[in-house]
Formats: sequence, C-alpha cells, structure tokens
Amino acid sequence: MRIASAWAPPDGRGAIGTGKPRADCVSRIPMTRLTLRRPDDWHLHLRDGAMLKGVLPESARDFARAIIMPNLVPPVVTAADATAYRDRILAALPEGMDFTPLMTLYLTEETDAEDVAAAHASGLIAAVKLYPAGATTNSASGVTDFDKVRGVLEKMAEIGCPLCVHGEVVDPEVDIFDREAVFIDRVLDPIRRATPGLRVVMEHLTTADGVDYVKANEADLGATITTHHLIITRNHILVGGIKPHYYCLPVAKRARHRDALVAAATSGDARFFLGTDSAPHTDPTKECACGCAGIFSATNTLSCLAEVFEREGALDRLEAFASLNGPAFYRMAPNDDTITLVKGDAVAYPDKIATGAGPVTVFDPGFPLHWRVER
Ligand SMILES: NC(=O)N[C@@H](CC(=O)O)C(=O)O
Ligand SMILES: [Zn+2]
Ligand SMILES: [Zn+2]
Repeated sequence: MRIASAWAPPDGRGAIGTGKPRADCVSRIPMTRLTLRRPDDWHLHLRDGAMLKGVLPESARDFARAIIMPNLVPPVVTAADATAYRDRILAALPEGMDFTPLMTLYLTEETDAEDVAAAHASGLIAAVKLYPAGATTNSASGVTDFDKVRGVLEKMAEIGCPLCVHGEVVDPEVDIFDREAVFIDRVLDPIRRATPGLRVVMEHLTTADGVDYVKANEADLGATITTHHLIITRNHILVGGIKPHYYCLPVAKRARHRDALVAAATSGDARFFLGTDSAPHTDPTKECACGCAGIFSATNTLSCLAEVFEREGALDRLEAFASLNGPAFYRMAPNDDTITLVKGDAVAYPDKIATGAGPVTVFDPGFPLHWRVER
C-alpha cells in the first residue's frame, strides 16, 4: 500500500471536513491520497435478470472479485446451477469492466457431496453457503436438520472447501438480537468440533460475541464484516420513526457491538475481512408493511470504509481489511492492480440507483463522505 500526503489547502478544506484546520492537524500532515491493492467483496448479492444488470456495475467498478451469494429463487444448488448463474453474471457485465464472480452453492439437506467436490476441484465454486432454513431472505430451502449435511461438511473439510455461514438460530423463543450469539453455542461450535479441518467463514458478523469467538480460534475460522455494521446500530433503525433502509439480517445491534466490529476490522487481524453483504431490494419491497431485509451499499462502500478507518486512525489498515485478508483466507493471491482513494470535498453519490427491476436506495451512512475512488 502506498500512502501519499499533502498539506490541506489554505482554506482548510480536506481537514476532516470541519471547514477549518483541526488543532491536532497543525503539526501532522493530513493524508489525502491512499493507494491500495484493488479490493474484493467476500459477500455480495447480485440477484438475477434486470436487478443483476442494474447493480452489477456498482460492484464491478471498485471490486475485482466477489463471493456471489446463491440465495436466488430458486437457489443455486448444483454445479450446473452455478455454471448457468456465473454465465448470466458475465453476460450482464458491461463491456470493458473487469470483474470475477466467485461462485457458491446453496447447501440443502439434499446436497450431493460429490457434486460439491467436483465443482470445487474444477474451480467453479469458491465456497458453499449454509442458511439455517427461515433465517433470512430466500432461505426456505436451507438446513433444518444439521445431521443431514454432515457428510457434505466432512467432504468439504477433506477438500478444503470453505463453508460460509449465516449464523443465526431461527428458534422463535430466541430474541432476534440474541440469535447470532445463540447460534455460536448451539450450532456453529458443535459443527466445528464434529468436523475438524472444516474451514468456516462467519458471514456478516454483528456482535462482540462473534468477534470474541473468531479471536478465540486460531485455525480455519474467519469472518466477514459489512460496511453498514461498522456504522449503524439498532437506533438507526428504530429511533425517530422506523427506517426500512437500515433493516437487514442479522439486524444491527447496540453500539458496544458495533464498536467491537470496528475494533476488529481496523485491527489488521487477518481473520476479519470485508464482505459488504450489499443486498439490493427495490424500494417498494422495503417500504411496506413487511419490508425485506437487506442494505444496498455497493455504490459508496469504499468511501464509507475510508471514513470509518480514518476516524480510527487506521487508514493504513484499510488495505488489509478490504484487499489482503480475504484472499489470504480463501488461499488466493491478492489483486495485482490498485485503486486510489482521494480525500476532498464531500463526495456526491446517488441516493437511489435505477434498475430495470425498480429503484434501489443506496446506504446512507448518516455523515458526509470525503474519500472518493479516483477514476
Ligand atoms: N442481509 C440481508 O439482510 N439480506 C440478504 C440475505 C442475507 O445475507 O442474510 C438478502 O439476500 O437480501
Ligand atoms: Zn445472511
Ligand atoms: Zn448476505
């Protein structure tokens, strides 16, 4: 990573957005350019058809690769499904954009271990995704009886194919804010103990309990953290009127959990890496009596992350989180090309993008963004 610095202009622009030079910048040179290896997104929803066409450029512009979630309707269950879906993604990619979809299979109680092994050996899939049935958007075909997938998990441990996990229990007795922590004790830890060598990614971590669990385990365990969970708490969803565009699963928790995620992401610890979980739903399907879960952040994710890392004094660790730790976990080389973030006046980004499926609202971090990706 290369960090270039320049003095803020005399009028103070660029000095942390206050309009005035900050006192603590007098003796420090504010950073205004940041070059890092091109990032990857280790958890992304692209959907299909008109929505795919509309949202794909928003990710492909900044990210070189992404782990593509398989929760279509019907889900991407077999190697044949994944091949067809990958081809539809590549066909929707605008001319001249360079983007590699890393495919996943949706684990069901009928998944065939040999189909998984062949798809992994051929390089078609990078991982298999476990959704507890009923836990989240389009998870009805997921797993209810974890004993039924034991054979597939053992095969995955043997061949080194990672399991990406939506880590929430669906027990109606368990409070929605506790579902991740309970999942770790009731489901994840027993699966990992029963399947030595299984490589697991806890997707979209939302709790300090999750951070602690990852840190307590040396080998074979990583976690993605989303952009929005580094920023919002449950107050964003509920205070001053219900805000459907902040609703996602796992639901954002209280501030101490958000702060634990920020500490983990900005620590440089290689077990934590970026998975935006950018999950587009059209406005009418979010702004209604039973709104869909999912936050769309592909458009402004890197600007948001730079702001979060800058506040923590950790801009020099953004590259580890966004560009290095993920490939290391997935045993892939980091990207050779780079992107440069430039700091300046507040960045303009659309509040919605238009897709053939309908308008999709872009994540609003609630503060101005000053870092933009240099094109
Ligand atoms: N995160 C979400 O709130 N929604 C995701 C599903 C998921 O990742 O759980 C989606 O597909 O919309
Ligand atoms: Zn999920
Ligand atoms: Zn997701």
